Amino acid sequence: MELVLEAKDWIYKGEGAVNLVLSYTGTSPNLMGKVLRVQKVKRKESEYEKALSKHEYLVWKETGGGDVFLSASTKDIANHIYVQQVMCPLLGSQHIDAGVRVEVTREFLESIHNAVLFQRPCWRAENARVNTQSHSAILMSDHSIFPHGGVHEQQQQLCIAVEIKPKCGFLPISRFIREENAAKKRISRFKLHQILKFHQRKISQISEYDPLDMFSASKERVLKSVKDLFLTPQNNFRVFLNGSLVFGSLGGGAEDTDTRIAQAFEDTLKDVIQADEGMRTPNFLQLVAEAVSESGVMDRLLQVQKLDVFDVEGAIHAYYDVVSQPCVVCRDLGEAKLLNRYESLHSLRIDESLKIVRDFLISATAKDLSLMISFRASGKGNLASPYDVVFLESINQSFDYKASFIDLDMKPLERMAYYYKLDQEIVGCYSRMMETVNRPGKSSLVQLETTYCDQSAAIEDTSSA
Ligand SMILES: O=P(O)(O)O[C@@H]1[C@@H](OP(=O)(O)O)[C@H](OP(=O)(O)O)[C@H](O)[C@H](OP(=O)(O)O)[C@H]1OP(=O)(O)O
Ligand SMILES: Nc1ncnc2c1ncn2[C@@H]1O[C@H](COP(=O)(O)OP(=O)(O)OP(=O)(O)O)[C@@H](O)[C@H]1O
Ligand SMILES: [Zn+2]
Repeated sequence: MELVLEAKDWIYKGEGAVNLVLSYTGTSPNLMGKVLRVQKVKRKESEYEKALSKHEYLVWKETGGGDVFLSASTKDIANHIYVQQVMCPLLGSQHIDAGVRVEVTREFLESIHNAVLFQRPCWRAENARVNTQSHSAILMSDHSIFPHGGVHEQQQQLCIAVEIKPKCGFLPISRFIREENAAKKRISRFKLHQILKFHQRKISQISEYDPLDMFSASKERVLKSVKDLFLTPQNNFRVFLNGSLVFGSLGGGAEDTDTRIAQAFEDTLKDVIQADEGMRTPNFLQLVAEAVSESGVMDRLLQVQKLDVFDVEGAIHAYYDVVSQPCVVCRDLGEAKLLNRYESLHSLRIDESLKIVRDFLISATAKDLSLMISFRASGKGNLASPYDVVFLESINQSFDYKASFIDLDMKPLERMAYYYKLDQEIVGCYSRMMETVNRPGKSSLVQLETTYCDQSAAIEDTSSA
């Protein structure tokens, strides 16, 4: 069936670093309840990579059964195959809609580019624009509305959905992590990265959110993590009511939650959560935590993230062997005892190196994806519901819910070098900060490692050190 897409029917829904997402507002039954994910291109990139590189093909050809990537003439096609054949089996097809690739014209993309420009966060628009050279986009279910919730159904029944970008939920234990980087084994990557982002003024406050709580399987800690996300949503937490954003930021990082934002959200929940004023938000956050815990999705996601067994400090050596280049990391390390340690990686067979890199990249997808959970009030004792149900005892309300993963894109192989550099920058920033706070005369700040209190003073010190 040929789909004719008209730009006037699509409105801005959000965006990440590489894709811009639109929701459908027209009346075609085939498109209602769908979003369109169109690719962006970085303004600085002179040419857009059209197909998998020779080395990328080597990495992925062993996956998916048969040589499915051989037929992928473009990166879009390879990416779609990756979602279907690699990520779906790992994360569970019930939680993934890989969507369908639909053809788009240059005129359509140009109209979209112009129509949404002023709704996009400025920094996103400066970094990248809609890729008008692209020939296809992905049409998929809108996970911010309840499945099969057509316009009429939505009008009758409210749907509330959360989007959580949980990030990496485990501490690495790889023996390839150098001693001076041991903080990585004690503090989550998200927490460490917060310090660098704060130092670089990308965020105004360090979040209390810790993915280790979200992935902990302890109901109390999961609830704590959801509350922390609510207070500092950044680009990790959003809420949609009937598909429209009601909390968090469209397309980027949100400001910290102040009393005004919190009150507006409390008001928004009036028709969804049957609780007294002031108690709706706590009950809603409880609902989210219960669904996260009961669905088991985080556990499944964690297993995929844990495919990264070597950490980037190990995988980077396998990468240089895969791309047949001299290892830049070994060249720069210079110390004999370290070189011996990494020699074991450089002595692996090529299929073993390919597997290390492949697993690392799959894990990178799993560390960056988002989870959307949509809820609708379920009828009392509705045993026939095909959806999972969560019952909130405190307000005596039941909700059907559905959990879906979004943003399952393949990470480019050549990004491995950047991953290593960023990792060293993150842990380096933390180490410099700790040196500063542990310096004699700064003893009042020593507790910062565990509490992050007085963080701003300490980081200011680091930057001027
Ligand atoms: O490296 P990270 O952990 O900062 O993750 C990047 C994300 O940053 P953040 O979650 O804000 O820290 C980053 O998110 P933002 O652009 O900051 O919203 C992207 O998701 C990026 O992936 P890609 O360029 O879309 O393939 C992400 O890059 P990958 O590491 O997933 O390649
Ligand atoms: N299927 C969907 N249903 C509803 N909303 C969606 C869907 N897919 C994406 N979105 C919205 O669009 C936003 C951007 O989409 P997405 O995360 O796929 O972009 P990206 O550029 O790949 O992100 P990233 O920077 O994390 O790589 C999401 O944060 C979400 O709010
Ligand atoms: Zn090496």
